[in-house]
Amino acid sequence: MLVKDVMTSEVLTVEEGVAVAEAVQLLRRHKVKGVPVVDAIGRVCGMFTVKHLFQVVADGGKLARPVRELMQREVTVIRDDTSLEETCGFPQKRLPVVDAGGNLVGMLTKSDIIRGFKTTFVHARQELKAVLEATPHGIVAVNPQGYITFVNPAAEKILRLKAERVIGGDVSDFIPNCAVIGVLATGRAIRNFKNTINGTTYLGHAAPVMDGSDIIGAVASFQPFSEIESLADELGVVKQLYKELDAVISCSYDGILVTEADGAIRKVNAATVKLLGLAPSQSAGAGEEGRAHQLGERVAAKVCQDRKPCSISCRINGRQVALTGTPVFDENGAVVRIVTNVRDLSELSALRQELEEVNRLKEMYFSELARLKAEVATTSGTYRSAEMQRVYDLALRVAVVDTPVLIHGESGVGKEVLANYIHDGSARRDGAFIKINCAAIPETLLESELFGYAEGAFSGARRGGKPGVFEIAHGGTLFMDEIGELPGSIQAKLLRVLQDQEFFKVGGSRPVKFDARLLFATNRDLEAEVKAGRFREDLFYRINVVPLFVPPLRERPEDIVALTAEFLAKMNCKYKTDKKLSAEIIEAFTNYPWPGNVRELINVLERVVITSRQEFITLEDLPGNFRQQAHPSAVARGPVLPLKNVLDMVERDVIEQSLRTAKSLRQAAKALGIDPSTLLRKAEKHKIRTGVELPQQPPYIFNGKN
Ligand SMILES: Nc1ncnc2c1ncn2[C@@H]1O[C@H](COP(=O)(O)OP(=O)(O)OP(=O)(O)O)[C@@H](O)[C@H]1O
Repeated sequence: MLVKDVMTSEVLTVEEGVAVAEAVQLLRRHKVKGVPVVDAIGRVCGMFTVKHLFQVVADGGKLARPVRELMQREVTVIRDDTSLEETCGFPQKRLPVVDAGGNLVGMLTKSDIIRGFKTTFVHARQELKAVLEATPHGIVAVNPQGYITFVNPAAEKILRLKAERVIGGDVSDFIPNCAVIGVLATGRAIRNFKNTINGTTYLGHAAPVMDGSDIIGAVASFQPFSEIESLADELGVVKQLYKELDAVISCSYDGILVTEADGAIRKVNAATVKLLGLAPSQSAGAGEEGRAHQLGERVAAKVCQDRKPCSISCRINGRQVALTGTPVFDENGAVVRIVTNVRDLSELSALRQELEEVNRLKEMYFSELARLKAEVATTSGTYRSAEMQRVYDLALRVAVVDTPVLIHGESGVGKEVLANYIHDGSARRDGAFIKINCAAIPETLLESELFGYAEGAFSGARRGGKPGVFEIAHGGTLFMDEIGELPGSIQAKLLRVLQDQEFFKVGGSRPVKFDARLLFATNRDLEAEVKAGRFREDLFYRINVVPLFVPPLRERPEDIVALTAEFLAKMNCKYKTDKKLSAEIIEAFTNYPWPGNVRELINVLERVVITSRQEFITLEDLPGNFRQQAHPSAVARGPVLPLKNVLDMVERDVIEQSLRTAKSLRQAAKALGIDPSTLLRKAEKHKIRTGVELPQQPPYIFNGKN
């Protein structure tokens, strides 16, 4: 409260030139004991009080004298904007009050001050009452003896008693172990104590009420502990979230800029600082001048106007940058924050270019790889079937890893060809490829064939000894064919060699290190051999690191055709002939089960090329049993089937046969005694190709060149 709020604004004054008599009249008329004296321009220049009247009387009652001669010249004035508290220091009973310009605006008397303080006190009391009633905390006040002098409504609830019932009572009767007793004893506040009242735990604070150095009471406040706990929990969660958010923002590769609605910066991450080339000072604090601030303002203005995410793009430090601001609304729908994502488009486009380049290189490598694969495939083996493609793909992949490979497959399928292919595709391609057929060597010689022998190992041994295939294959590949035939004693030795990577020559005493890639092949079911106890299980697992299976020729008819073409060409070249195969032969070849696989196919071809008299090799040129097996009826080929299926198969065979032999579709239909349209329908049902693609006479001729 200020002086101007309590002063008396109507001021009586006398001018310094008026007669004392007139001034006395004024005092009498208004029943006041003194008035300020003002000069010609209205400024306070003195005080005239009844005290000065006594002086006039003592001087002989010269009432005509001007006030100026008698008045008290030292006058204390007070500014109207002085606080009421400050007036307490003035000893005067009344003070003229002036404004900032020094003009007299009122008088302040002791009773004005008392009135002012009374009003202040009443207001403060009312406010305190309202606060105490509104607070959810229980408040209890005690006098120095510990008797309760006040409880607020929240404390009434905690105590479950009305104020009238507790006021005047000993606080310890209502609140056991209440800290206020300690506060009264020491005069020191106690914070964060726990009190259990009516079965509920409260967190309390107690403070003394002091009058100078005297303790005139104490006040305690109580708050349910569970509330504090849940608040602490919530605070913990919020802190954790904040930490996480902070980490996300800091780690973001994109720049992130958080601003107020007016663009003032709240937060920027390191990526933004780097991207915008800001000095660290520009990155911190709200209201910063600088680039980030300007950008923040630009984005903020647009986002606030559109009230939805907006993007702007600009060039900064020679980089093209896109800024996308997203508004954050408060519960009233006002934009309170804008989160702006700052993305370096130049880097993106550089990355895109790099990616395109990598893709281009990838394409180039792929096509080069395909070309090399095709090259290796043609040098290492002929195949067209998807099955063999898979086998060769896998072989190419394992070729580069120096791991043992076990190739399974029937005799003559091309296991050795595949082993060669692996060797050619490996880093050891410049080393030797050594093959040993474990079945072809007598058991007594096998050990020395594999590991060699030392000089004088046995009678008749060569001078200087003899190296075994393990030594000869050093730096290259050792292909152990028919591994399933390896005798048990040698199996044990081989296992040791594989484990130790070294071997002893027969009769030798020094171990010899070996460094060869090992490939194994078998036409036996090695797992069954292990089960039957004929092959060591531990050795099986050692050699079966990567198993490859070469399917039998009868399961890949595409390869039969391709191999036939290739070997016919080779035979023609070898025997200087120009033999051709009829379509029937191809048909017969694809139907034949080829128990001897590719090896048998080569033999049969060579035989017919040599033995056939005509240029066109026909079915008649094939051995009788071959013809028999190669062209069985569809029904005879399989197990007993439902009649409908058998009829279907017969129908299919007959239609195929008629289409193959007839010159035209019409002729075929005539031969079958059905309409051409019926024939077409049936051919379609059996997925038999007809029409222009049908072979004309002479049917498919193979001479290895087409
Ligand atoms: N895909 C192929 N392309 C060309 N010739 C092949 C192919 N597969 C096998 N051959 C030929 O077939 C014959 C038998 O092949 P290979 O010796 O590799 O078979 P294998 O499975 O090792 O037989 P075995 O188990 O009897 O040793 C060889 O003359 C080989 O050149």
